[in-house]
Amino acid sequence: MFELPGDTQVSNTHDNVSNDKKEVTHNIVFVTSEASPYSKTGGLGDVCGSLPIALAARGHRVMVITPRYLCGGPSDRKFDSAVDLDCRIKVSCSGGVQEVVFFHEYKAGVDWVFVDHPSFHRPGNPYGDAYGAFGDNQFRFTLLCHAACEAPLVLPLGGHTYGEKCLFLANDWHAGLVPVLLAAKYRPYGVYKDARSIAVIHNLAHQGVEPASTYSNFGLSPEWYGALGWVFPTWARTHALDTGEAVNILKGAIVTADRILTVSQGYSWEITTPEGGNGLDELLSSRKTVVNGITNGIDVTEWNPSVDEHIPSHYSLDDLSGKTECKIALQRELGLPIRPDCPLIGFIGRLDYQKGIDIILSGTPDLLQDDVQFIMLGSGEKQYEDWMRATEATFKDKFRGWVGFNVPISHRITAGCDILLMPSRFEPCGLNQLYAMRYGTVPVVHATGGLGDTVKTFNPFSDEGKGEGTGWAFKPLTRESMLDALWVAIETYRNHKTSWGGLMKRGMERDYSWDNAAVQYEQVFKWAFIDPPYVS
Ligand SMILES: Nc1ncnc2c1ncn2[C@@H]1O[C@H](COP(=O)(O)OP(=O)(O)O[C@H]2O[C@H](CO)[C@@H](O)[C@H](O)[C@H]2O)[C@@H](O)[C@H]1O
Repeated sequence: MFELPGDTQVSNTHDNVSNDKKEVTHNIVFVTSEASPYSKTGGLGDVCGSLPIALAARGHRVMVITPRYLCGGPSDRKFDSAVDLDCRIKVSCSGGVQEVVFFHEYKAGVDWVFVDHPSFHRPGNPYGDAYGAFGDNQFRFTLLCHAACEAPLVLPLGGHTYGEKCLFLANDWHAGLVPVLLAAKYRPYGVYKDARSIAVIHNLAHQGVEPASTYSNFGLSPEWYGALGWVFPTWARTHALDTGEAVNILKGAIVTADRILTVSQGYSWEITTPEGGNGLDELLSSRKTVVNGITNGIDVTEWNPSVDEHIPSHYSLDDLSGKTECKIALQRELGLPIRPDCPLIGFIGRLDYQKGIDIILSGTPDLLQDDVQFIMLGSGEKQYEDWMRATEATFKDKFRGWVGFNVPISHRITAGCDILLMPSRFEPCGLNQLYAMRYGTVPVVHATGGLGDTVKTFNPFSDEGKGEGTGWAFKPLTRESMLDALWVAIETYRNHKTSWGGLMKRGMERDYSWDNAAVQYEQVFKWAFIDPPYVS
């Protein structure tokens, strides 16, 4: 049995599925390139690993369909308990016929279905390796989408297929072909007439764009080119003869899905503006009556400081002494001077433009003039990884840069630090600030997207002098305003202990569970089925 927030329990066998709720329930199919714990490179994996469980606990029948990645390393073991369903299907795409196989595990009330194909078996992460992104990602995720559309029709999970009246949640561009396939490949033949699809945007910066000549790889008839066809503006073209013609999978999802969801309200507005729309703002604005934002929850079982298996001491709001022990253990583990009084700042995330690493890079020398310690965990662009190594060599007593992807260390940093820094340039939702607040670690963030929605700046005077807010959300995104916010936070940590205690307490008390979000998702599902299919 798996325990969920509250007293809900979900079973690992289909037999025990009880559905005593009176509300309408749906057959939901999540299509995703990652789902934790099976695969995770970032927040998409977290969401697709926990939201399905929360929805299943509310009585829905939920399938998650994702690739069976085998990279020849220890992570392959995560798929050990998934069994071969002995169901092979043929997919016509990329000028040939491909055979894919389905594996399945029923766990925590959810059908986890893994699409198996040789292109998912290679060293590296789901998208690339040390040499960069895989050149055949369009092909690999086209296969995923075709397989995902077949799965509800052909897989007798627990004895019954999901059938045609299901609701597809197509997450990010990797799953973006699903709504297009429903409209183009199935509905003309009377299949999936009652199904609906929702395009869930976790990150608009990645759209699955390839040259227009690759359209034939999708296995779609020529008249659907318009759904995916995309023309870059003149300034974005590479040379004078470049016509800018491309195919854009996320665009295909936006113009064919029944509804569009993003992972916070702030971001759902930002994507309709030229600044935040990554070229798709006009299209998204044209569909704004069906665009909604729902703030992500978190897995409150995995991220719980009173039971976390990755941290050396447990703690809670009632007894915070374990947090200091986590700080000391982290300083010891990373070879920093052991100083529980010294403000310890952390950063966790991909080292790329989105996460504002360039701003951190320009502000760090000034920040480290102060009596603080700073720990960064991340991997990504080589120039930033090199910078982290060089900064560690220069500031031996103050800075540690852990280059790599390491979940246990991310938990220990979240628990051991006093402050978590997130100067993201844009952030659809952001999960690390939520984990931080739950662990009594005060976030200092750029006020954008979900960061602006979830972190309220500390105001010491409100609530009759008790103060309000859970951190600092600064803007604009400049080195100066980031440093100013950090300095106020550091000063508060050092000299205003009561205020700091209040900040920690308010953060730790908040409800981060998926329950709230799941109720809002259900509302959107309801709307999706009220309207007829957008493309019938
Ligand atoms: N080096 C490392 N080692 C260990 N763990 C690491 C790590 N680097 C990152 N992580 C983990 O990966 C996850 C990152 O999640 P985020 O939501 O912050 O960003 P991401 O940009 O991946 O997600 C996108 O999708 C999510 C989900 O919707 C949105 O919240 C977000 O805004 C959007 O950009 C966290 O669980 C974090 O701890």
